[in-house]
Amino acid sequence: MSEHAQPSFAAAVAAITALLPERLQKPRVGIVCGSGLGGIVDCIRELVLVPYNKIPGFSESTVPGHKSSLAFGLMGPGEGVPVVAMLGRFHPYEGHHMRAVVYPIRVMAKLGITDLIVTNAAGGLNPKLAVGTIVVIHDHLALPNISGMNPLLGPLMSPEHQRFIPLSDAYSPALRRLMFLAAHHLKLEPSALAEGTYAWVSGPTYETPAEGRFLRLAGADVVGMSTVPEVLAAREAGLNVMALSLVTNAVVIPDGYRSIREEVLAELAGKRVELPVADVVSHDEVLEVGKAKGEVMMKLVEWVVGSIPSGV
Ligand SMILES: O=P(O)(O)O[C@@H]1C[C@H](O)[C@@H](CO)O1
Ligand code: HPA
Repeated sequence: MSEHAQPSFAAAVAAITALLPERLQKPRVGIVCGSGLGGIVDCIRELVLVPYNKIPGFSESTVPGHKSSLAFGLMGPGEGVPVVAMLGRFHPYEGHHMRAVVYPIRVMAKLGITDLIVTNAAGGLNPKLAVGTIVVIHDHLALPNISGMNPLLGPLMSPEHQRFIPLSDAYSPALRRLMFLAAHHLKLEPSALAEGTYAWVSGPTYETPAEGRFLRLAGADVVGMSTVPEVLAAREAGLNVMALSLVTNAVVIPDGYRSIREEVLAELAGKRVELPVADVVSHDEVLEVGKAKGEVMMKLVEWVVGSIPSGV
């Protein structure tokens, strides 16, 4: 999608609904699956996959761990709630224009979803968050937004859309509450589910130790390369939003940084020193943790979807 192209939402909606049985055509809840977290399809009944290349205006995800399909079906107990899950998202670092990044959210809103659950893999900045912890995001810190790369820059979507969007309660307290009830219901250890602030960075480089410390000092608990654009587009469309991070690696090491100076001086003095060494993160590690711990996230999402009263 080019910078100024305004895709036709009607064409996208028509292409999608033509591929779905009637009972799946009006999903109530949208889900965005983060890196390695596409296993959510296992919780969807009567599954129908709609590949992105069949939907006008959709791009293709180029990141390992992101498939390029929308998954439609039913989730939760009883008759089930009609859902649509994005198996693969678009990140600006792949070269997608910001409009392409948020386009699927706007299409899901046009399909009629009222609630959006966004998931991601993220690096831990808060040393209390062990790898594998799931963090319910209650706020975000978006340096790109503050410095002129806000995903909502540009002409208003339509005269009905709000120009100035408050973000003080962007992450629905009602949905966050449901998530902690889900953890209780599923008998998770209290430490398995935390809450915190997500820092959005553009990537694709991971943070330097100094950047990690900076974001931590600024108040962030986790850091990642997605989610915020989707949340903004969802709030613009009036959706209730919840976002979850799976901590896949530690960014900030608690004891500071490895000092070569101290090491050399100690060595010359005939002493042995064991200084902390920063974790060298890789996308493979991110996917591995997603695979190992993603199932808990899926179960939580499934419980919440089944428990959202219409119009929370
Ligand atoms: O799509 P998400 O935010 O889950 O993916 C994270 C951020 C980068 O895309 C990638 C880095 O490993 O994982
Ligand atoms: N930094 C940014 N994004 C990430 C990380 C990280 O350490 N881990 C997973 N996504």
